[in-house]
Amino acid sequence: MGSGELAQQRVIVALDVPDEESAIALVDRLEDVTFFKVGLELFTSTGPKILEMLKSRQKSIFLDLKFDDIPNTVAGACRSAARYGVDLLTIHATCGREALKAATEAAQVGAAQAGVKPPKLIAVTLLTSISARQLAFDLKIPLELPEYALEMALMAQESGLDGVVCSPQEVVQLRQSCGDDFLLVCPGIRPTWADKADQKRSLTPAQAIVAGANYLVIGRPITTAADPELAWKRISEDLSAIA
Ligand SMILES: O=C(O)c1cc(=O)[nH]c(=O)n1[C@@H]1O[C@H](COP(=O)(O)O)[C@@H](O)[C@H]1O
Repeated sequence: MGSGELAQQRVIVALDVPDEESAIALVDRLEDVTFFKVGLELFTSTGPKILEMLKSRQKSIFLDLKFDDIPNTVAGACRSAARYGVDLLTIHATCGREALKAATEAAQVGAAQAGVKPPKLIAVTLLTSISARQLAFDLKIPLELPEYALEMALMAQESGLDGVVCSPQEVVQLRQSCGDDFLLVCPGIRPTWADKADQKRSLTPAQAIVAGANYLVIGRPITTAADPELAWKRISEDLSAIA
């Protein structure tokens, strides 16, 4: 595989910026990046026009709005979001089984109504900013963290979702339990030279790919770097070394 190919196929750059102008500036600088994530900050600021900007540049889109509500409401949100024709869409597993099933069906309906390809619907198992200690002491979950993440992933799979968002540290276990066709999308990715900031359960890009992640979501190590193109290049080279 040529230099940079693995990164182009498997790395999603998180556009966590405050406005359209900053997003366009980054997308245009990072011309080798093929897949971008639009999350709560940018979508709340710009609305759907940011998706049109990315489509006009032939980019793949992960719309990360992390829906978390009652079944009727998440179903409506997924129906609406699926009409945008995005590639990936998120919901929190903690919505519960009934909401996850309703969301899955609604995403299909929304996409069919709009005549677009349905998004892959993926559930957040446990945010990568939560440590084992916080899970126990703040969230009062009486399970070991890997077990909790696995339970969330299995519920998502049984509810018909295409995959989950999980920490790279849980990928080996989830891959083993959920099989090869279940998408494992991993944020919390940190090259050795990058600041961990609020991420608690991280691995390097190469470690996450070797563990079996389908996609890596990387934001600040690239987007807040003094030279984002150089940061992307370093990550691409690290990944080429394992290809
Ligand atoms: O759903 C997500 O994408 C997500 C889930 C999760 O558990 N942890 C997590 O960091 N994310 C997102 O992944 C991105 C990580 O960004 P950086 O920490 O800057 O690399 C952010 O946009 C988060 O919103």
